[in-house]
Amino acid sequence: MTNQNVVVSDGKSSMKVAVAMAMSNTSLFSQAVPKPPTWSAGRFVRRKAVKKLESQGGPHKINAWVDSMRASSPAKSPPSSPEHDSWMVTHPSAMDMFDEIARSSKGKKIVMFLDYDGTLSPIVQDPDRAFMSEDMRAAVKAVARYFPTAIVSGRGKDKVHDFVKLKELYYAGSHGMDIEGPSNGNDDKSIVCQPASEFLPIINQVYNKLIQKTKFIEGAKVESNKFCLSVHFRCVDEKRWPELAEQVKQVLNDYPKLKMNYGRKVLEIKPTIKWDKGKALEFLLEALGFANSKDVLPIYIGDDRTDEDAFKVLRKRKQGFGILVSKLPKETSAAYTLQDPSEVKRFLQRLVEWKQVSQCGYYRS
Ligand SMILES: O=P(O)(O)OC[C@H]1O[C@H](O[C@H]2O[C@H](CO)[C@@H](O)[C@H](O)[C@H]2O)[C@H](O)[C@@H](O)[C@@H]1O
Repeated sequence: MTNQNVVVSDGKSSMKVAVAMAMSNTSLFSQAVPKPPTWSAGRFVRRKAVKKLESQGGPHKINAWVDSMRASSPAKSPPSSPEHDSWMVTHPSAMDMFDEIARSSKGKKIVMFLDYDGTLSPIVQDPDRAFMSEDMRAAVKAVARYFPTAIVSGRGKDKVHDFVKLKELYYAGSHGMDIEGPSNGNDDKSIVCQPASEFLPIINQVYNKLIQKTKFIEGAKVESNKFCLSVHFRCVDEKRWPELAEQVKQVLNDYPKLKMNYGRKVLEIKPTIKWDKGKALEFLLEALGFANSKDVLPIYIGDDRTDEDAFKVLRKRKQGFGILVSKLPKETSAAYTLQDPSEVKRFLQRLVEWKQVSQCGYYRS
């Protein structure tokens, strides 16, 4: 077991929270970065991958990977179907349920948690161009004026901060493994939590290896999210998904301390620590003084499988609401749904209008 220090401070005082994590002390740092292959080496790597698949009973496993890659990126289907209609009965629109949400917040402090990609910004082909609109930024800014607000993202914290550009928020990057509170203006961050810092060297090694291994697969993109990595296949021809899966699998075989999940046309590689967006939500509630409080109503809005960990925490706490952003029926622990980022924006705007009216009797534009 390894003890990891998480520093929590409120700007005046600071305390150290020891987070015991189930990590063994075996060496994680013994991998050498391979030499960059040449073009012909790339063809060799590809042939070798296919050969390995053919000779070692690999296709079975790789087919399972590719099936999961497909399943995690379902094709668009028309929103109106019997399946969709019955799903909307069990997971109604958060807009339709707005009055219920407002009523539930009576005497409680709303704390807002927002995922980034697919929630505040639309899904686009190039992850570096997933910008949020100015209207959305204004809506988030307005929400943060009334309620503590956190962005909880798979992205690196600094990158998501660069996209959102609001200094008054809490940011939980790397799927919650890198948390920072709003700056008090003196370059002194009020909350810091980095439970996976020990993994940084191997994450960097694996990043370099994946860059080399995937550089001959057109459209593949490896993104460093500091404490985790993303291998994007949105722009890779589906015929080459097995090859990409094989390359990633080969690299990960040497790193049992890392795990992989399927996101939206992305393979997400993370340390095997017991930390996720749900833990980040709990950490932030605790840091805000709501650990065992009944006077808090957390609202978490997200579109991804990783957001399910946070929805589950809310269900378990019997507190607040998880809101899934999806047009398609999905298995989810969220209570309510919103269709897409533009509906998320309208929900946030409505929350601000409701708060203004309930506070001063009129809406301030
Ligand atoms: O937790 P999130 O903020 O939702 O981050 C999850 C991943 O989001 C990004 O990838 C996704 O959005 C891209 C831009 O729209 C899109 O091109 C990609 O296909 C999606 O998977 C981000 O780039 C990843 O690193 C995050 O893991």
